Amino acid sequence: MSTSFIKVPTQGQKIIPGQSIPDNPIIPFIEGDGIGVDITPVMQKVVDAAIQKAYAGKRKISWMEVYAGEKATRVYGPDVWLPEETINACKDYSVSIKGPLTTPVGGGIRSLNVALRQEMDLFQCVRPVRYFKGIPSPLKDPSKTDMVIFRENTEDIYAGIEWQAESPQAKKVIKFLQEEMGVTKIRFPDTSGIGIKPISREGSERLMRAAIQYAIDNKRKSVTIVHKGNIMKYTEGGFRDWAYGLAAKEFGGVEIDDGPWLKLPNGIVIKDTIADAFLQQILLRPAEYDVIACCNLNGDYISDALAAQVGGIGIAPGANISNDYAVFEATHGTAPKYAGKDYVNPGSLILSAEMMLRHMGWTEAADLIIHSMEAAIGDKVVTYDFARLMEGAKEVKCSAFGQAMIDRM
Ligand SMILES: NC(=O)C1=CN([C@@H]2O[C@H](COP(=O)(O)OP(=O)(O)OC[C@H]3O[C@@H](n4cnc5c(N)ncnc54)[C@H](OP(=O)(O)O)[C@@H]3O)[C@@H](O)[C@H]2O)C=CC1
Ligand SMILES: O=C(O)CCC(=O)C(=O)O
Ligand SMILES: [Mg+2]
Repeated sequence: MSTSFIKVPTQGQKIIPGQSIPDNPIIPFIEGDGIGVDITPVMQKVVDAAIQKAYAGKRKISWMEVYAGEKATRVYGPDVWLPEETINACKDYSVSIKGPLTTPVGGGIRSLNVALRQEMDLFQCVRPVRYFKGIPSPLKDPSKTDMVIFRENTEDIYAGIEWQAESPQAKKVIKFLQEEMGVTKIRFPDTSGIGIKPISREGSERLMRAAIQYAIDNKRKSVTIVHKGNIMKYTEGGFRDWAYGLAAKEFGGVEIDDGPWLKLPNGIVIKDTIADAFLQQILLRPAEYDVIACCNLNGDYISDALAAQVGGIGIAPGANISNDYAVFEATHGTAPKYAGKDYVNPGSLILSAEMMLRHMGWTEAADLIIHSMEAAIGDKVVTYDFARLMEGAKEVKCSAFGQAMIDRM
């Protein structure tokens, strides 16, 4: 029999998909590695204050800690990085939030973040990128950057199907490719590591469906499919073709001029851009881009690049969403050099929680979070990341930034 380390709060109810949200939901949270210990409690304090202010005690979150990453190894034992009961709790309680988790480079464990997304089939990674007035940015007019990234979250080279150079598995795959598939283009077969990039029609279509539906629901102007389909024709090129096909088939898109761009009956334009060109266009002509649909790896790069345009990954929120579950998390990682110093910007995780509140329909509390963040930044009360680029800023610690928000609710 496996041991449970999760303490279920004595008060509160489960959120059940398809049913109305209880006034006292139990929300599982993963503290996270590195700066997780700094930003997660600040996020909780700000969220609790916003809910108290908005609903005067009628609504309240009961937080339930679940474990992953280094903390899980301390609680469950040395090799348990992502306990089954954590995944089960995130499924069972439907809506959860997590701090960042470390993935070592090269060897060691595979990404726990990716594992959680795959295990829960959280196929949409939704990352809104918007500008808050007053934040320092490398752009002349950062307010023109207003995009929502829909990144496919379960496929691609990111799925982690790969073999180490010179391993028996890599040798076997290379032999198969050379002898049975007629591949002659592996430049150094004796010393190549090998990775596999699966991109499917189903995976591409469900991501594009979610992106278009979001554009419709939020009255956005366009959905841009970003891909490298000129080079990776059957994976990223497939993604592009299936995405266009879905827009035509399910949303009534018709070709503009001779295509391939489409227009939906409500005027939303479906277009595509090759990924390298996209990365310069977002700097030079950001106003031309709105909702972005992309594969997993490109979405990872695009997320941090776009975040930089509006002030950096200290203020870049996100959500991982399936048909039944949602796990909210910041775009950034564990920033290990700052861990435990009460130093970094908690804004990304707070804004991820704001997305969570909106997802739950608790819009008044979500609005309070946005307004109090705008007010704190407007007063130039900011963490180091903004303070180092702002004139006349009052630099505060991570927890003090949370308090500055609460003071302005
Ligand atoms: N979803 C997840 O859990 C993710 C996990 N990771 C993991 O995190 C680990 C570290 O990755 P790394 O590449 O260093 O990327 P990080 O995102 O952790 O940090 C990179 C830099 O971004 C800035 N930054 C990050 N978070 C904040 C914040 N809250 N406030 C202000 N600035 C911030 C810092 O910049 P500066 O140095 O200029 O101050 C930091 O050095 C890796 O193991 C990686 O796999 C990475 C991304 C996502
Ligand atoms: O899983 C990781 O460690 C990194 C993930 C990441 O960078 C992301 O999802 O943006
Ligand atoms: Mg990333």
